[in-house]
Amino acid sequence: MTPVIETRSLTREFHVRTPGRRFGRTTVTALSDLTITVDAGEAVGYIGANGAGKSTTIKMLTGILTPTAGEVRTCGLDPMRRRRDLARRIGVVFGQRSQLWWDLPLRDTYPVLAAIHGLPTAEERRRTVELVDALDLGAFLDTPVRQLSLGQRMRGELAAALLHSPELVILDEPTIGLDVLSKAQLREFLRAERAARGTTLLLTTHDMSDIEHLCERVLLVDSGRLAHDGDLASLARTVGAKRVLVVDLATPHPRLPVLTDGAGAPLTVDHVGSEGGGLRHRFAFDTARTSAAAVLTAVSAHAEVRDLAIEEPDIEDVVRHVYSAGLSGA
Ligand SMILES: Nc1ncnc2c1ncn2[C@@H]1O[C@H](COP(=O)(O)OP(=O)(O)OP(=O)(O)O)[C@@H](O)[C@H]1O
Repeated sequence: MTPVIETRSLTREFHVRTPGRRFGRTTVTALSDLTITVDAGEAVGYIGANGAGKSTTIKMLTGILTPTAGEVRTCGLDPMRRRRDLARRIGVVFGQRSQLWWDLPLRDTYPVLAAIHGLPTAEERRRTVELVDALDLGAFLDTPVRQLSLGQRMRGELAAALLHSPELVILDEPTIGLDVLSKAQLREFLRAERAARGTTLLLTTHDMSDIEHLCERVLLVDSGRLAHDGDLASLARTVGAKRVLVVDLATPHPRLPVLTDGAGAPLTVDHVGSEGGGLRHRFAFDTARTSAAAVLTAVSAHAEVRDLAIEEPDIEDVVRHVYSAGLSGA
């Protein structure tokens, strides 16, 4: 089957004026050598720090921007040459930019969009009913878009982008600024849509819980380069995020000696703190180098352990780590 997204060595440079120099030009490489394949039905999170190259990628996938080098195919089409055909097969939602007509109510918006996409009237009506129901738009269908709350408008945007039942939906920060309930509604809708139609999703977001709820695969772009392609758990491993073993002791031990393995060699583990005068201790460790069992055995050699828990790396921390430190620690 043809992949829904396929890029090969995709690169985009911009030539910008050098600040303070009248004729100087600097080349900014927004995206460098991106080679990815996304198959039909996948839900992929595309993440990276501000300026990493996410929007540039989306613009090339949708035919808004020409690549400087490399190749891109979206739904099997060259996005620049077949932009119109492509528009019938993809839906794009920008959290920070509305695609709706400000003065029109949603009820009048959808027929216009359906006409642009060449949807037959019966199909437009059927799909509108389905989307109004799934996104709970009924109460504000007749309100001009400019009077809608952000959450209402985003639901309206989503319906607009999905009216023609696209096979690929690209969402650029779709939950930005939304309250918890609206976020949950949006995610639930996208999950149901995907389950019902096998829609492919490409999602950029700074909200890792969007990724946790919606995507099984994460692409991380760092300074224009692909730095990770895998699931969230392996992203944590890539950046060396640590698990934490929390142990509660039977009696307080304000100070514990250096933890060692059975042969007396120090374990690669960080004692990251204690509470309750030494009743509870936390140890961070890299699963690639130490196991929770080894840490527990080492602690038990010095004190009676009454209870324990393992804290998995928080994905927000993982990404913050990536963003603040780059991937030099990977
Ligand atoms: N039209 C342009 N002209 C010059 N430089 C640009 C242009 N568009 C993007 N860039 C530069 O390319 C790099 C990547 O930008 P891009 O907008 O793709 O990043 P992003 O990951 O989408 O960031 P954000 O999360 O802030 O939207 C940045 O250094 C940006 O300044």
